[in-house]
Amino acid sequence: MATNVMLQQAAGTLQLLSSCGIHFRVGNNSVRFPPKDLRAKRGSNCFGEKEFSVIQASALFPSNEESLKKSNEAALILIRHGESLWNEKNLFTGCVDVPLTHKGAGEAIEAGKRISNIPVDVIFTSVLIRAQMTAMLAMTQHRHKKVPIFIHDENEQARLWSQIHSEDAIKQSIPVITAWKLNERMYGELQGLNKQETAYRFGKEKVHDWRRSYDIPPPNGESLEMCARRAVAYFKDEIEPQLLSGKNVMIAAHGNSLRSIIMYLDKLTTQEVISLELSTGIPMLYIFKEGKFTRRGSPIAPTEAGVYAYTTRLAQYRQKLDEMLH
Ligand SMILES: O=C(O)[C@@H](CO)OP(=O)(O)O
Repeated sequence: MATNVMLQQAAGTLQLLSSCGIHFRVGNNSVRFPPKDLRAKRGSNCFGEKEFSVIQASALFPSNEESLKKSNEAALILIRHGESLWNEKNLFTGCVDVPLTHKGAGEAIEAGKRISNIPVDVIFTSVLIRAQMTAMLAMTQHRHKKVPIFIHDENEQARLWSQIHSEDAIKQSIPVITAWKLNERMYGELQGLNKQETAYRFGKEKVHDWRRSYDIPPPNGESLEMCARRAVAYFKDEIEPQLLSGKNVMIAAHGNSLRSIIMYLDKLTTQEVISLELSTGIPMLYIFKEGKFTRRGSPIAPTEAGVYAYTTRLAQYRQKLDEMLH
């Protein structure tokens, strides 16, 4: 039966099936997008009222979790977004959705070059455009040329209308999952204020405490501790299971959500994390193996041989890319 006729006949049941995260058929093939391990769940966003969706990776948690923990290894890339227009103007940005500058776009492209031989199976970004631009610009440099595709599961129609009906196209794509929990810390009443002027107005020390203490929030905003609570919870619930199942992950996020995640990965104390500064647009590589994270620093260039010696899977991937492209 022709695929389109079959799909028309199936239209009545399609909505129900896809809402349950159940696959449907194209020709003789069974197709699902988002993939099984990336099903949606709902909640409320950081602004309180609007509904949002995050991806329930924990549905994937296999029963033989312990053995997977031992056998699987995966790469984890963290990238703070490139310079934004408000970084350039030295304004507190927080959850204000500001795009990259020309320089920031260049930083993202450079970051992409540095990781262009490292496998990426799933991308997580915040809901803010500067992180999303960074991830997408970086991926333009990836040698595999898979297509990053944003998952839209904010409602049933979005889910249905963004279905992909080709197994091949799905195979050649990388799901991009957006989550407000990866957003920059919410800077409250400082958002939009100039950092220098704020220091003059309220005193250098107070502003330093707002910016770099662990548990002192800026007026009506989030402390690093509050930001860490939601960012690390998201990492543990949604990202770690992906790594555990052997998926290579890229996270494009923000100074403070990434400092929070690094605090968790590197087991930093609250004292250590407050002095951690992340540059814009620099990719950082971790290897997840036997349930542990090992920081491998920032690859300097795609040709840096040492990077591919970290795990056999990385070396094999690199070799496969070379064979494929030569
Ligand atoms: O303004 C912000 O949102 C952040 C990051 O740019 O500033 P800070 O350096 O104080 O963490």
